Amino acid sequence: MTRDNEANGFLDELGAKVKIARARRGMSRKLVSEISGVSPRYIAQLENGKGNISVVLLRQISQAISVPLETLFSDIEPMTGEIAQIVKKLQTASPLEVARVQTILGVNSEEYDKAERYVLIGLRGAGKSTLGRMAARELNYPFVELNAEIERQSGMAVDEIFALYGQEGYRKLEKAALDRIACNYNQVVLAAAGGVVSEPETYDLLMSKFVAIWLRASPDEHMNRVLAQGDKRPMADNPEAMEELKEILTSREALYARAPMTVDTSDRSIEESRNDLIAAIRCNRCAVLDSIEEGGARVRDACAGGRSAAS
Ligand SMILES: Nc1ncnc2c1ncn2[C@@H]1O[C@H](COP(=O)(O)OP(=O)(O)O)[C@@H](O)[C@H]1O
Ligand SMILES: O=C(O)C1=C[C@@H](OP(=O)(O)O)[C@@H](O)[C@H](O)C1
Ligand SMILES: [Mg+2]
Repeated sequence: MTRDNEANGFLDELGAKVKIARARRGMSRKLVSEISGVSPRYIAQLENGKGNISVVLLRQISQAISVPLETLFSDIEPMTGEIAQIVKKLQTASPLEVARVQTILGVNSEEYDKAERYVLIGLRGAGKSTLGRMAARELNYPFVELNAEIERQSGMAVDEIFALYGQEGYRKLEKAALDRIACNYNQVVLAAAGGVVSEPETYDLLMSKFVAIWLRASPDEHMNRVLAQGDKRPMADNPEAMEELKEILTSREALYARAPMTVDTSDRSIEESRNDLIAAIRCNRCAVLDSIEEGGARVRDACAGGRSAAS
């Protein structure tokens, strides 16, 4: 095909798209001309593949017929008013709203797929292991400890992995373990390790395959809970331990805050936090799984005032 032929073919297609879109909107050339300020004669030329229209004039026409300019150049059918409006809305919709539309249209949705895979994140002593196990039992989901999975797969204890392969080696195994758990479980409550947020690729993977819940607590509570567990390491010969813990919490706060859900365990008993976590999971599950019906929105609204928050 020569360059001229190619150009003519392109103009023919462009003209046909404009013509179809205008017809679908039930607009005459005269009306489009009045709204766009482009003469009817020029619009006719364009529609017949004759006029090599300027970008600015084409934009005026696309606005007049409510068709996004870019769809006039793509292989997909030009979007008419209603579809264009829906697409525009979708571009600023929340993940839940997108999931709802995907469900209605029968398109696979990441949000829907992961609605029953929960991962608990937060600093040491947040309650990932304790509350995770309790919530999983109540919800009848399997409970998985990420570190246990890493140890099982590698045949080594976490301490050994750190000693032999360092932080980097551990992070690689951590990412692989996350991937495996996502593949193997449709339903799960997973307790991650505190530092899972530090490797961007791993954290992105976590976010895409699981619903993350940040278990929050104050620095004092983190420290006191870890000490109460009999772990003296944080304080051993280190008067700056508390300052360090605060620093880690501050530096990770923005990362943990990426989690779509938060359960604040500050000033709560274990029993209360357990119930908060279970309620948060139930709430999210209903909202996503019932997303086709209005029920999803109702459940979400009902949850909004609680101690746990889906942001
Ligand atoms: N409201 C609460 N929520 C969670 N854990 C609590 C709470 N209050 C006290 N704890 C205690 O804090 C500790 C949390 O430790 P753990 O579950 O091992 O945390 P992580 O796995 O996040 O490091 C447990 O010993 C638990 O009994
Ligand atoms: O991410 C990390 O670097 C680690 C955090 C700790 O997790 P917890 O927060 O569960 O104690 C522990 O598993 C291990 O030392 C590795
Ligand atoms: Mg733990």
